[in-house]
Amino acid sequence: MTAALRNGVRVRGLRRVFGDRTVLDGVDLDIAPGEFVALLGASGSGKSTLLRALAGLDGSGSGEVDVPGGRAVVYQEHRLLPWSRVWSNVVLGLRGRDLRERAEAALAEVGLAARADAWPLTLSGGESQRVALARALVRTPDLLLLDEPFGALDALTRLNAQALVADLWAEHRPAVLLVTHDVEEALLLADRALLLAGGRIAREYTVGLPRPRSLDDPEFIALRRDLLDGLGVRAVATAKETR
Ligand SMILES: Nc1ncnc2c1ncn2[C@@H]1O[C@H](COP(=O)(O)OP(=O)(O)OP(=O)(O)O)[C@@H](O)[C@H]1O
Repeated sequence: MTAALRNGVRVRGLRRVFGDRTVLDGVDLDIAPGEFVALLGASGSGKSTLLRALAGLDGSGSGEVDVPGGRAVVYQEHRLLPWSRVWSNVVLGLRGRDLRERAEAALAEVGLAARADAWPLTLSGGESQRVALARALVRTPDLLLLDEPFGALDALTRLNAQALVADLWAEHRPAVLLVTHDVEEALLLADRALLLAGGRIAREYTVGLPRPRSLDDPEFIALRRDLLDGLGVRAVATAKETR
């Protein structure tokens, strides 16, 4: 097997049916090793269903799903255990030596080294999401699955979290699938943005802009308009209205 196949994603003809509803109807998707892909689509279009299939959390679909063994998921809710200290949450389920040191190193990467001994309930929403990111990072995933990880954060915290993810991705270069409703977020972070509609990847947008990206860049603005059109949002709408 080539390194590309080992560390990337290859999905062919993925179908997933719930009752009489076909949510995924032949999804083909490739993510190269180290590539950052954003997945957009209307509510209920099947984004989370696809992400769950890649995470290995739903084996009931049909079709081919080849994903790397090393995967980590970050959800919209942090899913930290309130009765375990922050560092312990980060390495939850891991075995081996130096767990505390590994947790601290991951927490340092998200700027929370000082909170290693804190209880999750004493953290803000943004801090909790950063701990969730540290919990993913400590597993050194080849594939990082992000299911609207910033969806519940206020606008400022969200911008900071996006910048943090951009930095962490540049440093570690996992393949990433980011599910988001936020067109600007997709265009700030991703190499490609995919539109899920009708149970398939209906459109694909290559984001060839240099990083770090600027919201004011005319090419960024043009791409944003294209994506909003693809999503069926009126061209006059601002990105904010799509959230
Ligand atoms: N376990 C399940 N049982 C039955 N129906 C399900 C199940 N999981 C998802 N669905 C249905 O599949 C469809 C797609 O859901 P999914 O959560 O993947 O959409 P989504 O694009 O992520 O939506 P949103 O943007 O609102 O989060 C929805 O109609 C949902 O009700």
